[in-house]
Amino acid sequence: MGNDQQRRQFADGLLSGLIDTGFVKIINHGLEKSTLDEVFAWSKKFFEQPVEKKNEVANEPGPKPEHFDLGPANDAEFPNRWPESCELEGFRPFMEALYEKGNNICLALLAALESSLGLRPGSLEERAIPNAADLRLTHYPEISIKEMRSGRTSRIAPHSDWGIITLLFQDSTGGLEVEDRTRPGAFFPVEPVDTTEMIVNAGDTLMRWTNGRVVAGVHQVTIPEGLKNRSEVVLPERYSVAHLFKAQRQVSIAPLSQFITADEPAKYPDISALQYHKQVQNLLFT
Ligand SMILES: O=C(O)CCC(=O)C(=O)O
Ligand SMILES: [Fe+2]
Repeated sequence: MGNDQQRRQFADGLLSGLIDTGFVKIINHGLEKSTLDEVFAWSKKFFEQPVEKKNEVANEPGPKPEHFDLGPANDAEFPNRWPESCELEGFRPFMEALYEKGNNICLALLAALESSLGLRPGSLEERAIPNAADLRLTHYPEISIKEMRSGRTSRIAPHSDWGIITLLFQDSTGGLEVEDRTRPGAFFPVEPVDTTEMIVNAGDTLMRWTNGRVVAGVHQVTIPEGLKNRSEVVLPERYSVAHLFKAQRQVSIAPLSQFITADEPAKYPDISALQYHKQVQNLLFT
């Protein structure tokens, strides 16, 4: 990871990117192109299975996005579920290895954030491991532009992620957009220049820990830029891979003492990561 000066530059660039826009793109992240090609190939293979097979482990298919989520391998509370079909032999070891690689990248990014935020080394990491991430494969089935415009179905409505940071890889379809902080409510596209590009975004937990110094990046998935002026087109299917890196369930996501001052008292309550996840889930599903 370079010499001290390069590490400092990287850490400062990461923090200022997250503060300015909520997002950064990283190209030399350590995941090989072949690994990324392979995860997209596995995802396609997984979602192309017949509905009954997918239903064993994924949520309902339809025009809405379908997910496959992978948590920690040794999680007794929410154990991972694996497809049984022989065509997917090799899926599990590949995904488990990718999960570990995603965690390692996130830990390196947390170390950089500890340094640029002036926090004690390890102080973010110890709040995140073990039980810290969901590796999520998402398939957005093809959908007519009319259906998208009707508002009955969206790909993903504007939201911020709940965890600390998210690593995101997208295929070449397009449609990912990030809120423009200079014009609230307006979004700009994050064009898929190269599928090996890694997008890092700040989540709600990082925003709360830093008492709002880093603001979570609001994003959505909608009609790809090049198709926006068409009226009859069918949007092609889309795949993405997200590594949602979260705090341990019992850890508090209250602002850390370093970010609380007389001028800036704590803006967020002292609740655990799990309580927070339940709260947002209730808001979304009730
Ligand atoms: O599919 C994408 O590009 C974004 C997915 C996403 O935002 C999420 O799963 O939270
Ligand atoms: Fe997201």
